Amino acid sequence: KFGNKKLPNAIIVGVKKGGTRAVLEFIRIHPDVRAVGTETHFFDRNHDRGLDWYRSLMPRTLEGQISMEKTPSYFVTADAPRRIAAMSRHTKLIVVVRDPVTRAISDYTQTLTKTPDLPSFQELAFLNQSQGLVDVSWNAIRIGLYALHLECWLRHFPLEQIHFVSGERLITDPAGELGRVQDFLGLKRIVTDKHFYFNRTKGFPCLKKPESSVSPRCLGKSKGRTHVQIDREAVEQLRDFYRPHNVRFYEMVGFDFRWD
Ligand SMILES: Nc1ncnc2c1ncn2[C@@H]1O[C@H](COP(=O)(O)OS(=O)(=O)O)[C@@H](OP(=O)(O)O)[C@H]1O
Repeated sequence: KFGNKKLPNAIIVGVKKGGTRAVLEFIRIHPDVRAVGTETHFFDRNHDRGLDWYRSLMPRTLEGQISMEKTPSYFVTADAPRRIAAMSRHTKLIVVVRDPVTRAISDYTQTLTKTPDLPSFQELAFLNQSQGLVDVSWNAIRIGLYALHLECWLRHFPLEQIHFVSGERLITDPAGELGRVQDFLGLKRIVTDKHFYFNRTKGFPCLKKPESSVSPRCLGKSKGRTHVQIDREAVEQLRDFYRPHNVRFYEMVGFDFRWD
């Protein structure tokens, strides 16, 4: 076999339901990128297994190729920033962010497919809905507090080493978002609009042809689910709840994601 296994140069660290699979599958068609297909969960659940175990999961790379993995739970794991910095403080980090309200509903919709007898979204999201009191301890809500989590990362990494992908623009303009990801990774812009087409049946952008045997044309059924309908009142209350957090996040990263 050609090439060596090396620790990742770049990691997609989050966020859950942000569009992390799409970014990994799209960037890995680049000839200078090799990626792990599965989520390794090394910096949260499997850290005890050690760096040699982690390295063994990596794809073989030739000189000049970068290796990547994605595990969306890292973004909300308190120990992950320190652990990744201890591996290499030069690791490039990618965070795919999405409107936290839509993200929470997407997250809940996914949990519901695994556990159908779940309380309603509103029961879980609010401690007291008439008072608009949100339960920040519920994971689907907590994950969307991006500014809070980013603070932990900024204690270990400079902002320039973290690239934020808009989960919304990833759907409306995948080539544009992938262009910026390639710039951030120091790669030639090889993945372009020529690689994508909008699949009307799927309702999402897909790859025109399988560039490699591992990449599907469209992402699987678990990507792009029909969301559970949540009443407008609850959605508005959650928008009000997240607004100040979102504004703080925009200020931290210097970009307005327009989740209003
Ligand atoms: N091209 C394309 N095809 C399909 N799906 C796309 C695409 N681009 C972004 N998305 C959005 O990705 C959402 C799933 O995000 P993740 O892959 O990060 O989910 S996970 O955390 O790994 O489970 C998924 O969320 P849901 O729509 O809620 O299912 C999609 O909206």
